[in-house]
Amino acid sequence: MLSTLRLLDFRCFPTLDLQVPPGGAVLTGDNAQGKTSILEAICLLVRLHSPRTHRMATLARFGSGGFGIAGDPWQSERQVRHSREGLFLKADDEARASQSSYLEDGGLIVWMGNEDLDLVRGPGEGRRRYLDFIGSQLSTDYRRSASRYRQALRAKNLLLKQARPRDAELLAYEEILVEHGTVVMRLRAQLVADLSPLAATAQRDISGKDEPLTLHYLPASGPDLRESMLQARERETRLRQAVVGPHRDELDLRVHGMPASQFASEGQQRTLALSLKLAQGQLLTLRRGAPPIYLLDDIFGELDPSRRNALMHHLPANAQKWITTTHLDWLEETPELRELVRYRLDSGHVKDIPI
Ligand SMILES: Nc1ncnc2c1ncn2[C@@H]1O[C@H](COP(=O)(O)OP(=O)(O)OP(=O)(O)O)[C@@H](O)[C@H]1O
Repeated sequence: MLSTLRLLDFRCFPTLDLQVPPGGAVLTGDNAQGKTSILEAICLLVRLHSPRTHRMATLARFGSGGFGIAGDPWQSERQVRHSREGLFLKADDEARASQSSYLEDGGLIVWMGNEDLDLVRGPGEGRRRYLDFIGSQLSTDYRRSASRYRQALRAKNLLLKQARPRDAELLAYEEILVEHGTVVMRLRAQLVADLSPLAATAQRDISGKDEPLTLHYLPASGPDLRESMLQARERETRLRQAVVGPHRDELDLRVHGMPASQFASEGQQRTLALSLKLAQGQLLTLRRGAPPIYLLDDIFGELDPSRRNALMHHLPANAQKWITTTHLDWLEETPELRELVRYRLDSGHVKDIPI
């Protein structure tokens, strides 16, 4: 958890200095006042990841040359600075040379937002990102192999775009893809097996019905990735892109044995999206023995009271929660959150609201 957060030239904030109690805070205000940007800054500080962009440069306040975020997640003083010279990372007064070394002892995050519905309805890429975000928080091997796989895939796809890709070069990249893709496949299979019962329990509790949810990992290759690549060589050359491997894996979601994207009702799909994120939080807590920080972006106002209460019941009481909302009326009906500190945001300025 975090007790202080400081921003410099981050999104709409020239500067910001927030003190937050262990329970967390509710951030309220009209649209476009900077609420989500604060959650985004926390996600970057803890995991070097923004759910909204892959390009760090877009996070710097317009007209500034870079941004800074500082805070103390889990009592470790951390700093993330980005400028034209690149990314500068520090933990406990020590510079960290790489993202990997910064993340090694980094904290844990669950991000929940309205866009989570895309996990159920959207393309497979969102479900792969969901698995990667959890896997990368739990395992250095996952993080390293997913990153090396991505780099080698980009290089192989560039080669395949050429008129006559050289076999030796293709084979060299495929060696890397096989080595790291096999690690990612093994860890994803384990991850899905661990998440499945947790998500099923959350689905049952939030819906209040017997709504059996199952998660299955569907790899986009046979068990032997090298063999699958060999078999796909002619097709890949024709299509000029890599078509087998973890970048095409699927996470199959079923309710009552039927594909959720096609057969589940909108309400069931919304519950399922919540269940996936709650399962993530539970798994992180189980594996690390301490709960993650929950960043809840504008979801409470949209939930009916029974789903809201079921969601609250599932969030660990001792976890820090950062909640954004445009209106506070629902808060009075949610006893667990009534005591949280409240801040009102107005064009990048923050005011305390008495409870
Ligand atoms: N790099 C940037 N520099 C300056 N301002 C930015 C930058 N990126 C985004 N903004 C602006 O920051 C403001 C706050 O955005 P943010 O998404 O945090 O608002 P919000 O309060 O969460 O809104 P909503 O309730 O609509 O989700 C917006 O006006 C946005 O246009």
